[in-house]
Amino acid sequence: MLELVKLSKSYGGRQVLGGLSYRFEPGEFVAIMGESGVGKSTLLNIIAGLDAPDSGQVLVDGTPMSALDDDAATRLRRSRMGFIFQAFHVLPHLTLLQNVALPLLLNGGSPERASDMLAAVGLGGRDHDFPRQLSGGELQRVAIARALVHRPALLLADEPTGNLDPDTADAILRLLREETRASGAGAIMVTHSHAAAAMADRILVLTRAGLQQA
Ligand SMILES: Nc1ncnc2c1ncn2[C@@H]1O[C@H](COP(=O)(O)OP(=O)(O)OP(=O)(O)O)[C@@H](O)[C@H]1O
Repeated sequence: MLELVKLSKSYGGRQVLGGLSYRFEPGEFVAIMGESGVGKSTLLNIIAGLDAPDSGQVLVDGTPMSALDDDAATRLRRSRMGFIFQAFHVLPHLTLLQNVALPLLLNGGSPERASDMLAAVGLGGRDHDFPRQLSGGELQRVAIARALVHRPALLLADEPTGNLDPDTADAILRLLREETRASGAGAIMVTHSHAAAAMADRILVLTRAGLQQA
């Protein structure tokens, strides 16, 4: 469902992505690794629509995102994608349940699955807590529940287990795998963790030359 065509991006005259093209297979779980500063988060942000390329296209289901107006692009991302980004903060004035239910409500669905997802990330019984009552790792798990709750076709994750201890990280990675497999979803996970990357179907390394199979 996702194809990148000749993406280029520079910051202040310094090229980060130089004509990168790649076609992701539907339903595939891909890990992207690579040196610090090479442009992994930039690439993920462009796919997510949080940043715009200088040139090139992101095609979702064959449609160039740049051909959609803002509302249509937002609707498509909201319904088809799930995000686990450090910067995507959990909303402080909503309970955990309300936070996780948000993608369901925004897509016009019923919020029933939200409580199950909180339990699945190990936060059962804490539906009515507020984010300020949680540790960093627990907040990360709320973000993970929220990213999966509406069964997105594509999950985008930037260091999803960065704040978690090894056992919790392992459990969360298994959950990401199970959830994406059950719904036939694809996933793109940026990570420095070899343990996390090992559970992907494919490991790609981002270099100046583009995305290459590890
Ligand atoms: N908004 C921005 N303004 C200016 N430069 C930026 C911006 N975002 C990223 N960069 C630069 O682009 C380069 C790539 O950054 P990016 O965060 O994509 O790398 P990364 O591969 O994800 O790194 P890491 O593994 O350290 O997280 C870096 O040199 C960074 O300083």
